[in-house]
Amino acid sequence: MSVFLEVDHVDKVFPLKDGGEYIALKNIELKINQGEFISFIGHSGCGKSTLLNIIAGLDHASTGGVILEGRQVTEPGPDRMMVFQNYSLLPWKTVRENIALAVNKVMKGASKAERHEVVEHHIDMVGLRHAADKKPKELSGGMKQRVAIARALAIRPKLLLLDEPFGALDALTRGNLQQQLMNIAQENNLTCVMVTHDVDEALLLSDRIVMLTNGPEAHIGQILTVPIPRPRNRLEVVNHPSYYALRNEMIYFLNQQKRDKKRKRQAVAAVAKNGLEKVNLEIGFVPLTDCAPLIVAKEKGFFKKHGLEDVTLSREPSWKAIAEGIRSNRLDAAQMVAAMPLAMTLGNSGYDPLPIVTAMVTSRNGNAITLNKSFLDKGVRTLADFKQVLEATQDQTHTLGVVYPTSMHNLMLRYWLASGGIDPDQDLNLTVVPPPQMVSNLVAGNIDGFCAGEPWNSRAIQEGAGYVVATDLDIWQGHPEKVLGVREDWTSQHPETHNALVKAMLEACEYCDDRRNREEILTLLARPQYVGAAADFARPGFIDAYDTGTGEPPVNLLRFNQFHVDNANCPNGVEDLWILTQLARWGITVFPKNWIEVLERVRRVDLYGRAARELGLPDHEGDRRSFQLFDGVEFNPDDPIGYLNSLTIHREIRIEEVIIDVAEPIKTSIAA
Ligand SMILES: Nc1ncnc2c1ncn2[C@@H]1O[C@H](COP(=O)(O)OP(=O)(O)OP(=O)(O)O)[C@@H](O)[C@H]1O
Repeated sequence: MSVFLEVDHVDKVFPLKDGGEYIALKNIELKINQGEFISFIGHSGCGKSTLLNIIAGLDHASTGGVILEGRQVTEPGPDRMMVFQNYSLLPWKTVRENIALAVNKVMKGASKAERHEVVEHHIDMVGLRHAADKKPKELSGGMKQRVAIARALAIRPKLLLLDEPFGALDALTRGNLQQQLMNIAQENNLTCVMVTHDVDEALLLSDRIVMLTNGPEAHIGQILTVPIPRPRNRLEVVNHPSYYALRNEMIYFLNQQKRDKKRKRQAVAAVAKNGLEKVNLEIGFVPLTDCAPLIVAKEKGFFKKHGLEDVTLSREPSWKAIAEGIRSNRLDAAQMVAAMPLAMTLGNSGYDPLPIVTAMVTSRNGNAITLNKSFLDKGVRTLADFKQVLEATQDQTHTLGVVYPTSMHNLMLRYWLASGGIDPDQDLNLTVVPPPQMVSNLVAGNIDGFCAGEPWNSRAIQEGAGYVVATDLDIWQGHPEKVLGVREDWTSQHPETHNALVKAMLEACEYCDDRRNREEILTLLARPQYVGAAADFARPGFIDAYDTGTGEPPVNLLRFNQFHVDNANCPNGVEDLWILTQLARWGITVFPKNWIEVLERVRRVDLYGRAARELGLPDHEGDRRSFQLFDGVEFNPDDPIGYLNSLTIHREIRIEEVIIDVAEPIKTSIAA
């Protein structure tokens, strides 16, 4: 599918009367395909209408822009029609005249008869033949909105923009009109972008729902793909298996934004107590089975035991949101994908280096590569089979989802593919999809497979959409998966708090690896504020034997979710050095010439050692051993550059010294 409309890194800044400025939108990036129905949802004042107006050409972006079919939008045009909540009909003209006015203006070259035909066709299209000669004051709200839609459609726009079009209507009229709009959009392959406050309306009408965070600096928090097949019927969509999961996801997002707004209004000052610099912490996590140690630390009282009296766990929609939360100091600490602290410290995705510290690994393994069931029908059971199918279908584009560029899922999937002679950028498309969105994207056919943590692989299997072609135990047994990450300047300002946090997490990890606790932990994960209903899919590998969905008997994978045993929590320099080579291999970061300094700075075994000793746990061990992944290729930590040079499939590798300054001091209060 070709990109029809592109919102390219849009910022919108409004000047204020007092000489200041209000940054309403920040870095909005969105690509829309022809015929797609997109909804914007978010709290009042977050910037939905501003964004729609920029797309319409009624307002301008301060930075970035909008491109429609390859041409930049600079002003309003007949190719984009807007439908507003208040209908904006001329009160002294009839239904027919209101529609004719727009048609006459735009279709100047057409004959009178042609224009008449267009007007009459659209009166019929919205079922208003009986009211064609009535004026707006003689019409109901629903009828007026139908005139507005007919007027917009009559000039054959390429893009229909709708700003809360049904907001003023009663429920019954709204329902009928939604169904009508949906049918018209589908029959005419019309591209629509709609602003709405109504979650059910968004789910009924949309292919994708774009959820905006609160302003200032509102940005896209999450994009939900709605895999409900078309044509849709508004009375039947609720029966689709994903309906309530998606609805819950939207409501959760909106509630989270509401809490965030409240928090921003109150100044959040550090509360020092219990010999700690700060006991009120906001810690970010992404809903996955391996967020268990954080949930356990909170719910089983490990945070409180170590003096952290007021810990809020913030469920984040994506790893991008985690990185932003840490970068902006919104979060004190976070569960991070293992390569994130290194990549943020080196600077990636256009950001300057920001030193991040990790004192402990919170989980190892727990990922799998899931492919669409159709690959199983083609006999794909191994990497070699997958390569064969790719070679036989070179005329098709195959896309696999990864959860974040600096996640182990991306690095391991790339390693696995490249070991089999598949170039992950040239022979395939890799695309970033947040973990909770993987299964709906697989079902919708947007991706052919993905590499992610649980419960998302097992959910794809249990929904009959996919099967596991390899788990990460098949690729690198015992690899670091999630780590505890904080800003380096935060650790310097809160050394005792950080130590308490690491101790609480170490005890929680130990609790998670006592298999007698697993049923209880699953119940905790299933709470809506954590993983939610999706946790019901988490049993395989966590408690039960792992079912790959291939028809083979389930296998016992005792180390699939490893939280503590075998010295799992201690950061390991050789593993992190391998991660640095892979980040450089795929062009995600440079390879730092000063890699020893970078590793010492990020991977703080000294902080791990202090916490472990205080708990009576074994201290860290030396970690200079070389190791191998599944392909038997040796990684020698004494020669990372030689290793990089030996790799056949790679992008351009840059080897540079990276100067890492100390970060700006943290502001401990947030202005109202
Ligand atoms: N001309 C302006 N000058 C200053 N601020 C503005 C201007 N226009 C909009 N804003 C601010 O930009 C933000 C976004 O406004 P916008 O109307 O796009 O929000 P919205 O999400 O559509 O809200 P609602 O759902 O209530 O319609 C708001 O905080 C608003 O106060």
